[in-house]
Amino acid sequence: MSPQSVIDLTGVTKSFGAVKALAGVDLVLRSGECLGLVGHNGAGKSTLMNVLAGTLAPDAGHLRIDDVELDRSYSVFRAHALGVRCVFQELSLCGNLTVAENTRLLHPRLRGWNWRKRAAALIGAMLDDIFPGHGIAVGAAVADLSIAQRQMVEIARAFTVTDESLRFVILDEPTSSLDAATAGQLLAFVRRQEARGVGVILISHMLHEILETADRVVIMRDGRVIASEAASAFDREGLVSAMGGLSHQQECSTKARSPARSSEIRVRAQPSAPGNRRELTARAGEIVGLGGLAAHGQTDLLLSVFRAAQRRSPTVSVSDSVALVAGDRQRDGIFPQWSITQNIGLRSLKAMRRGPLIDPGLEDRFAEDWRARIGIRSADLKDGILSLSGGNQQKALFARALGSDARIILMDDPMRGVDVATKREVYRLIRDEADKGRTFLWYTTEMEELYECDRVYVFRNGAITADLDQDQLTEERILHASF
Ligand SMILES: Nc1ncnc2c1ncn2[C@@H]1O[C@H](COP(=O)(O)OP(=O)(O)OP(=O)(O)O)[C@@H](O)[C@H]1O
Repeated sequence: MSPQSVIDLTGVTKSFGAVKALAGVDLVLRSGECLGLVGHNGAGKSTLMNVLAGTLAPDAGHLRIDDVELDRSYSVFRAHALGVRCVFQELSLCGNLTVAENTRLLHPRLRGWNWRKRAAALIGAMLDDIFPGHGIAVGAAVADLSIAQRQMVEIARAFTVTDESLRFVILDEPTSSLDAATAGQLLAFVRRQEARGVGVILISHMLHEILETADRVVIMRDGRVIASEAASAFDREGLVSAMGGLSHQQECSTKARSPARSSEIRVRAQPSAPGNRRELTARAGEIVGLGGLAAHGQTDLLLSVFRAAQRRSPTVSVSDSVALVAGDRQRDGIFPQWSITQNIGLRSLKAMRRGPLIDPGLEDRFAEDWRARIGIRSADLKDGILSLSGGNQQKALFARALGSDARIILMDDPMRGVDVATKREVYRLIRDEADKGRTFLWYTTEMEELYECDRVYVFRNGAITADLDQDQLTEERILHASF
């Protein structure tokens, strides 16, 4: 690979109706460099990456790769031929195809006799390289994989090579569904790729990942690049304040307080894994964390609680109404054909009824109120939910659950793609609601979020391996119980 390989974007603009997603962006990426791209939800990061990956045509501006000006015929195919790959935030695999077949979609060269076997070998080797011990069967249908496994396949597929070169890779929130250990494997791999001369754009709301991995950090705000500096010029606080996020006081004030424990038990649940000897309980006013490595039974437990609220279960008892913030936003959370307003109000239709019909005025006010409370960035709440950026869609799902009358809120790794400032607001909201008596069951892959909880159950292979009170909570204990 030529050491001078370079992507150069200048004056790129893109509007969606009245929304100016990109307002004249300049960006340079060199081979062998890892560029960290950060900014609030809706800043324009994904839109910019879609332009670079060939999935969106800009309204104006220039894209050059190695001094070759790319015109309006630039497309996904052209990007691929030039060695540009993208791992999209909203995963792009076909659920009805196997992991190997999905790999074939990216590589037309894998054809003829035995192509499935060759595709399986290609993706299998890449999964082994990036995520040793991944446990993913390459012959499995993608729809049967957990969201973390799908994210791993999507990432590994982007790095597979047949005849064309691999020069630049865009990773749009690649670790949002991965636990810390798996995210660490990926970031180590990214550094190895850099050393081989691949240029990487890493978008993440996990600022420590950016600071540990990127050489240079570019900050976007409201469709513009507002800073571009060596990563060494920032620490976490510097980065947060440059992003125009939250104040130091905001950062510090949301830590969990030990509540006076209520005697009212709302949830009792026994994981069904063989050998499990512990029971999970959650009381009124409690925030109960579910920790451990991804996909070790936490989501199954949340779903069993959700089902038990409707139907009696031998292993789970639930004494009040529940609402669920789904972890897999695309598959289980949003209604893609509906407006933002309809998506927010869905769990509260009873409260918005006038006679047999939904009162549109009440529905609008409900959505407006939550837009203001949780800062959903949208030109018009009547627009389709897919017009929101990923993080803002996630906020709409929060609004749906928190705005409902449910006394028990189940959250399945719910902060995927939510920016730092909004996360803090949501932590505060959760704590306030718990103080008013709501119960939260919160599965998270983020250590810092477990510290927001009053109590944490750690899961391994579907069983509970530790039950830690807030004052016993340390990273070491959680890791020890996770492995
Ligand atoms: N297809 C679309 N139709 C209408 N508006 C859109 C569309 N895609 C993006 N937008 C708007 O463009 C702006 C930038 O969105 P983008 O997804 O690029 O933000 P982002 O920085 O990637 O945010 P996040 O961190 O939440 O992923 C947002 O206001 C969003 O609502």
